[in-house]
Amino acid sequence: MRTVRAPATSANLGSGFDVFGVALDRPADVVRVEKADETTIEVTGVGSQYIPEDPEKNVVGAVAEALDAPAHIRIDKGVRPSSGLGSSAASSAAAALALNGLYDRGYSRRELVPIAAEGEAVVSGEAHSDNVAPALLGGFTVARHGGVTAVDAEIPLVACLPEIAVSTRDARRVVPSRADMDDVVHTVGSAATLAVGMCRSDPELVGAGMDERIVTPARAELITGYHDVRDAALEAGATGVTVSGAGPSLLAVCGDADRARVASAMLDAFEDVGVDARAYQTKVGAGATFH
Ligand SMILES: Nc1ncnc2c1ncn2[C@@H]1O[C@H](COP(=O)(O)OP(=O)(O)OP(=O)(O)O)[C@@H](O)[C@H]1O
Ligand SMILES: N[C@@H](CCO)C(=O)O
Repeated sequence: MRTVRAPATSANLGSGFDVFGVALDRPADVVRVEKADETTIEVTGVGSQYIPEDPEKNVVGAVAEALDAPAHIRIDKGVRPSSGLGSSAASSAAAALALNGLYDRGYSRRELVPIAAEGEAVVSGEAHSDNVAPALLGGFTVARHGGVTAVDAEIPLVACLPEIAVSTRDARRVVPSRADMDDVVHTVGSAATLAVGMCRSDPELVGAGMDERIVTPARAELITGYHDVRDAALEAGATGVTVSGAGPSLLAVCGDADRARVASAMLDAFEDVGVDARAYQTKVGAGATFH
């Protein structure tokens, strides 16, 4: 038997669509695996009523198949599905690491990234690895077709999750297929600023580097109160705010001293537009760990 905890993650960070990701210190999924003749899945925890236990439909079924590692898999969800906090990726990454250990497959964490991404293909139609990479490796990650680069960073964050569901599949449909060169140049500048900020653990640079004008405005329309909540967080001291993953969560970057104030400003702003929400006061954290 093997048990692995894998963290929530936030992808894109505004300017790094389908490339950048960070592991969050909390919340997390816990996945336990035992050898079996065929794969069966049991799901408990946050939002488990919305998650299929059929191995053809649950992300961990695809991971078990990719590793040729049939198992009884128990998932205790800490990351709500359709949250923009890498819920499916947390399960995929935890299952990949646990099954790799259970069956002695010998893959490194980096080699497990494309295997865990097979789970993402089940829910969004594409095996994008910007959530599974930080869930496995921790820190700030840059996921490209050629591989993943990861760096540790000390950055305080607030992830604010409203009681709205946005599926990754739907949020990918609103992404424009073309962009103006001016906006592309702006995005490159932001992405470079953000990456330097992560390397320096500098919340000012990271926040400034989240600004993006191509994907984020289209997705903001799917989130009731987005602009009010963003403005409130900035006023409370956040250095940058953007859509987390495919939404509906918002991710704010700030200094340590401002984190509690930013979290409560975001909750109040959601409440003002009639949306219940919860805020995780968190930071860039570690990747999946064995228990
Ligand atoms: N083990 C799992 N954990 C979570 N969701 C799962 C799992 N297996 C299948 N799903 C399905 O995946 C969908 C949620 O995945 P989705 O990618 O939309 O959300 P997310 O992982 O929170 O978002 P994001 O990738 O934007 O951070 C739901 O329809 C859910 O039923
Ligand atoms: N990069 C992905 C993350 C969500 O899984 C997206 O924004 O659609």
